Amino acid sequence: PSIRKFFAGGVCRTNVQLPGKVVVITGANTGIGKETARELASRGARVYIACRDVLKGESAASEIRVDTKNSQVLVRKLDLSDTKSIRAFAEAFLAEEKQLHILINNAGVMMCPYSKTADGFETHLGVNHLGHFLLTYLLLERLKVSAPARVVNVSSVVHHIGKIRFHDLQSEKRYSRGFAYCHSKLANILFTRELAKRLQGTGVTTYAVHPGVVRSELVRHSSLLCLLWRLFSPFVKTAREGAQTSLHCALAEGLEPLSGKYFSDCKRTWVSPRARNNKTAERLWNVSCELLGIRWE
Ligand SMILES: NC(=O)C1=CN([C@@H]2O[C@H](COP(=O)(O)OP(=O)(O)OC[C@H]3O[C@@H](n4cnc5c(N)ncnc54)[C@H](OP(=O)(O)O)[C@@H]3O)[C@@H](O)[C@H]2O)C=CC1
Ligand SMILES: CC1=C(/C=C/C(C)=C/C=C/C(C)=C/C=O)C(C)(C)CCC1
Repeated sequence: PSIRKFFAGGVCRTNVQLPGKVVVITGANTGIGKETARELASRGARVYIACRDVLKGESAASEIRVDTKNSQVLVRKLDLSDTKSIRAFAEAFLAEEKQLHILINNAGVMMCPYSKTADGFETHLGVNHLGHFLLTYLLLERLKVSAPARVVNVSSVVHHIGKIRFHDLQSEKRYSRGFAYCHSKLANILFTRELAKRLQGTGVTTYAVHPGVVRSELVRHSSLLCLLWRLFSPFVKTAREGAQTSLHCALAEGLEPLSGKYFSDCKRTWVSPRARNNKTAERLWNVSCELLGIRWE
């Protein structure tokens, strides 16, 4: 049990309750997102599960409603691989809710065979980075009017081996499904860094997270990782354990001075030198705006 406790990692210890607060979590029908949603619902928030498969979302939501006795767990369609779907989600949400206190950009894909999103972006870049970039842009005014508000971006320790390959962002010249994931997770951290800079003084803060190595459906495209996860299961976190750092960044008091930083096991952690490069962060921001056809000053 003590070895298990060691591998379970940090625990979010705040008692903050969330009556009247509104939360959006992407990819919360399963894995880390679902457990994050469960905990936020148990603290009384109205939680929007934003997912691409509404049936899967409804099944998670009904389980969470029963478990937490919170009927305010709602499911909305959001496919991050299609900017039309992201815009439709945001439009409907903005019409429905006057406030948004916590946005958790959690959804992700890993190691998919080469494919492109509806808008022609390489899938890891398109879903993990650009999709969340656009979603945040579309919801930002609502976060600002609800301040203090937070944006949590779920990244990964594998950002350490990621690179932003500006000369081949869509991996058309060279594609490695493992590295494509790492690049997109580095993009999550650079986005968080630049967003924090631009949000100074607004009352909206943002954090990047490594959840740990967690048992979930993320490894679905790699039979090797599926096997490794099973073999080493005592050392792999449960989804509930994996949700702790996202919860810490969404809830812990006094975190505002650390906006833009990266957390693991509920503590601030060092990022790779590439993830600290302000020029890369700014360039990625500008290129992302160009690709998405938005103006975000
Ligand atoms: N598990 C781990 O060890 C680690 C995970 N992470 C990160 O944690 C986050 C959560 O992953 P985890 O819970 O492990 O993985 P899961 O695969 O269990 O969950 C990922 C979620 O993202 C959703 N998703 C995938 N593509 C899209 C899309 N196009 N539009 C909307 N939603 C989508 C999935 O939906 P659906 O169910 O329909 O496929 C699912 O709900 C990810 O960002 C991942 O990169 C980081 C480090 C380690
Ligand atoms: C070496 C090793 C492991 C493998 C770790 C790996 C392969 C981590 C991959 C992390 C990922 C995919 C992060 C996603 O963002 C285990 C199984 C923990 C058990 C202990 C030894």
